[in-house]
Amino acid sequence: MGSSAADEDLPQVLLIKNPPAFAVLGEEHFTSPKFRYLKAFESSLPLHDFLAAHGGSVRAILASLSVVDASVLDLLPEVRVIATTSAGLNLLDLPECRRRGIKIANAGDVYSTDVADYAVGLLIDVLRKISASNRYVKQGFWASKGDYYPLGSKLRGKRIGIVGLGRIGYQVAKRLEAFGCSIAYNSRKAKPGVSYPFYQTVQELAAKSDALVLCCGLTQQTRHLVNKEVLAALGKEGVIVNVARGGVIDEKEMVRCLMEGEIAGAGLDVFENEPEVPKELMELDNVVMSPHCAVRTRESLMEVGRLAVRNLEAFFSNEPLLSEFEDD
Ligand SMILES: O=CC(=O)O
Repeated sequence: MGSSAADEDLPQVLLIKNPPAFAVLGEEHFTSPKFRYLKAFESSLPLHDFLAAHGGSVRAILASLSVVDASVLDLLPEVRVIATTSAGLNLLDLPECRRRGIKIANAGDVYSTDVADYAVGLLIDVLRKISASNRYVKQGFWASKGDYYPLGSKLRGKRIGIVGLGRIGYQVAKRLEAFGCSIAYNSRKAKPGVSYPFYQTVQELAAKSDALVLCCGLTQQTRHLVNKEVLAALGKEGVIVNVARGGVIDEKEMVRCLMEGEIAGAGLDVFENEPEVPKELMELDNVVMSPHCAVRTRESLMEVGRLAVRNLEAFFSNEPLLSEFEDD
């Protein structure tokens, strides 16, 4: 698997998928003298068969949007750390990791500003119809049909409800404050030292918001948090932006609301069954979509890949992880 004889003694770090950072920027940026990679994705064997054959001495996983559950961990008895290049940890079975004493290091703060920029971009696009105008010009309609007539809606003065005021949510709030919006939020609990109004439920927040920006993790508690009642509370003029996980919204209900004009629009970077996207959304000019790429910039990929490597090096040197995820 591309390793020299001298490498053979190094501890093995499993790659289930090829991390985007490696695929885009080149694996050579992410090698280490302290460990070597075992690449499951290069094998033609199904993952579990591969792990049954090769997983016995693997000590760590470098995960990137891959499922790590009990059935995977059962085949990796020596694994004690997972360094993931994701901010969201919904694909890792956290209780199972805790039970087995497996530490987790995640992307920490690496993506926060990029995702926040992107969320603001989606919101402005939906409100001001940038993508729709772009299509209009590129399809040659300006000359044939005249000026683009549907009016957008002003960002300044909008009431923004942030769902999940963690690192990313906070960056979104700061940016939109600078645009002249007012901010309120819902989180598991009110954040000490934060002056934005806190709402106990997303439904109350939605009722007081012109746009909801979803920035929370996907957990059992947040699955379908944005449901029929929340969408009704957001109302006909309301906009949803989702840079969290598709499962945070009841997608079928959102599609119905968008088609029937029960909410005004949506900016969506994530979907419940991605890469599948509800086909009804393809036709809607008030919906802006992207393929789960809010986190990705050249810089963030480089930084997150290097962070994962440094976390693994810290682990193999018996030093504290740099971005250890503490499950509370
Ligand atoms: O959405 C991407 C991530 O969680 O890293």
